[in-house]
Amino acid sequence: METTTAESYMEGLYADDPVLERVKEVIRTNNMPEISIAPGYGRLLTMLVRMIGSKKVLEIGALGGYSGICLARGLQAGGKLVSLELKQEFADVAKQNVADAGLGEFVEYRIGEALTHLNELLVQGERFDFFFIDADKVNYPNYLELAIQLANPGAIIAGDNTLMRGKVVDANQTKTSVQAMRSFNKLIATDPRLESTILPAYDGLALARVK
Ligand SMILES: C[S@@+](CC[C@H](N)C(=O)[O-])C[C@H]1O[C@@H](n2cnc3c(N)ncnc32)[C@H](O)[C@@H]1O
Repeated sequence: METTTAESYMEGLYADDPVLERVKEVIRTNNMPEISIAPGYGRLLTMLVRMIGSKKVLEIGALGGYSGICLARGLQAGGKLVSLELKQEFADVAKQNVADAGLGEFVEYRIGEALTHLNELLVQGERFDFFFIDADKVNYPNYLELAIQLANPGAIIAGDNTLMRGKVVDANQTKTSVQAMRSFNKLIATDPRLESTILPAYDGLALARVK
């Protein structure tokens, strides 16, 4: 028998989401990593994007499109999600899943190193209302700095996996990625350009508002 956790109890209160369940199934059948955002945080992304009236959203790390669907669901009419993904084959799956969810016209994928695209967007003068950081952990501090530079005033920056399954609180963990996440968390908490909080549920979610 599966143990009931606080998270599984909360999940049990919600009806299944057939669109997102299907995304997870497609990810499994394509042998992609099963590391989409937790359902509770997916719902939070949709709510936050909608609550601040986001028209332009930037995602770093698409995988199979699970969080992309959550973000696109909250967009204002005429809004757009730009999603950055390293792997063409993952972006292809995400694109199909987003299209199957009826959201294809609102989402654009850019393939390759996220840092390259972020710097290009900066040069192009693009600005965004909402950011979701969910890619390679070593670059989280770099992604945060570029997100702040690309942000409209009042923009929200969300970052997933801030606990790295407990590694960030374990002093014996010294890998570069863990150290980068500790730096990211510290920046979220102390950068004077931000007001913020970090939620310790699931794998940890940072939420910051650019002043
Ligand atoms: C945790 S998964 C994203 C999950 C997705 N946000 C969701 O919740 O549905 C991380 C993704 O980041 C991508 N990624 C890793 N390094 C990257 C980089 N340097 N630039 C762009 N994407 C990268 C991976 O290929 C992977 O698809």
